[in-house]
Amino acid sequence: MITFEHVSKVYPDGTHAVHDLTFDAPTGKLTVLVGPSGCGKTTSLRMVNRLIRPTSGDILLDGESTNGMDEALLRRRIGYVIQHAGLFPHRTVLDNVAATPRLSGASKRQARLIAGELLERVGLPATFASRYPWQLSGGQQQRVGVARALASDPDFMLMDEPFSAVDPVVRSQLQDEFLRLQREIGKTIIMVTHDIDEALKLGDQVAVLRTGGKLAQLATPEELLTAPADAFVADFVGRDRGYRSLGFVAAAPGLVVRSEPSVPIGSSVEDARAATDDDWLLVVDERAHPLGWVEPRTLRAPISFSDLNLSGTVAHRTGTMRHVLDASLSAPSRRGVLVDEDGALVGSVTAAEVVGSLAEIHAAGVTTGGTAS
Ligand SMILES: Nc1ncnc2c1ncn2[C@@H]1O[C@H](COP(=O)(O)OP(=O)(O)OP(=O)(O)O)[C@@H](O)[C@H]1O
Repeated sequence: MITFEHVSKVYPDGTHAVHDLTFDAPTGKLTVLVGPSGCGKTTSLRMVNRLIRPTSGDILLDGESTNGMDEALLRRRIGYVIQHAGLFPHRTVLDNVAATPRLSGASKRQARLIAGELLERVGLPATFASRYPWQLSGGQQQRVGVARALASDPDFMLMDEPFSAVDPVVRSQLQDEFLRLQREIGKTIIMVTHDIDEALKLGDQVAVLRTGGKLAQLATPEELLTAPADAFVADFVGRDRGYRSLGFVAAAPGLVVRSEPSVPIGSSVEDARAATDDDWLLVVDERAHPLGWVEPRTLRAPISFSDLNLSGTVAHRTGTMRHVLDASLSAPSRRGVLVDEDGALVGSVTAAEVVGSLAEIHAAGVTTGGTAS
C-alpha cells in the first residue's frame, strides 16, 4: 500500500502545487490521479519516489515512511513509467530493459534473459530486441517503457500519462493490454492522467484533484459516475455520465431477447426476401457469427461482402447494458445483436427494451455487477 498522509508541496516561488493530500493506494490495485492541467498530479506522483520532496506530510510504502529512505534503493523498489517512455536512445531495446536488473546486481546474461521475457510479456516480438528506440513506433516505445519499469519486479509502480503520446486507437490497445497484464502481476500502481475516460477505464479507484492539489473525491469509477461529490467532479466526469455508468451494469438477465432472422453470406435474393418482412436482414458466416446487415429489397445478386452495412456494434450476452444499448442504437435496423461467448448469434433487443429493463433494474435497486467498458 502507498499512503499519502497530509502531504503538501509548495514550490520555492510560492506555488501551492499540492495541499494536504491524504489517501491510500491499496496493495495490488490501480489508483488513478486525474484532474485539470496544473492541479498537482505529477508533483504528487514524483513525491512518491522523491524526485520531488514534500514540504510537509509523509508518504509511506507498506507502512514505512519514505522520509529518510536511501533514494537509490527507494527508486529500485518503484517502477516508473513516463510519457514518451524516456528510453536511452543509444541502447538497444533489449539493453534498455536489461539496464534495470543490471542496477540490482544481475549479471549481463541474467539481465538480458529477464529483459527478453518481459518484452514478450508486453507484446513485442523477439525481433525488436536488437532495434534502437528511434526505430520503434510511439506505442512500441511505451511497451518497452513498461517492460523496463517491470524489470526489477517492483511491488510499486508510478505511471505518468503513460499512454497519452500515442494515437487513440493505439492508446486503447495499450490500455487493454495493460489491464490484462495488471490482472496477472497485481502491482500497487498510481497512474496520472488528464483523461477521465482513461481513469474510469483503468482505475480500481480514482482520485479527482482540483487546482491547488486538493482531493475533490476518491471513489470507484462507478461511484464517480453515479454519485459525484460536488459540481466540480460532476462537471469533470462529464455530461454523458448516465450513459457511461451503464458500462458498470451487467446485461440484465430479465432482458427479453428475441430471435433475429438471419441468412448466411452468399444466400440468394429469394432466400433473403423470404427470411424477413423487415427492411433489414442480418447476415452471418458459417459459424453463425454476425457479419452485417442487408436490405433484401435492394439486393440484385447473392449476398456478397460488399452488400453489407457494417455500422452496427455487437454485444455479448454477458456484457454490460452500455454495450447492449449501443448495439441497439448503432444497428441500421435499430435492433441490437447479442452473441454468446463464442460470438454466435443469440438474438436481438431494441433500445426501448433495454431502457425498459433499466427501469426495472432501478426499481429493484440493483445497480452493479458488470465490468467497465
Ligand atoms: N518546479 C516548479 N516550480 C514552481 N512551480 C511548479 C514547478 N513544477 C510545477 N509547478 C506548478 O505546480 C502546479 C502543479 O504542477 P503539476 O505538474 O504537478 O500539475 P499536473 O496536474 O501534473 O499538470 P499537467 O496535467 O498539466 O501535467 C502547477 O501550477 C505548476 O505550474
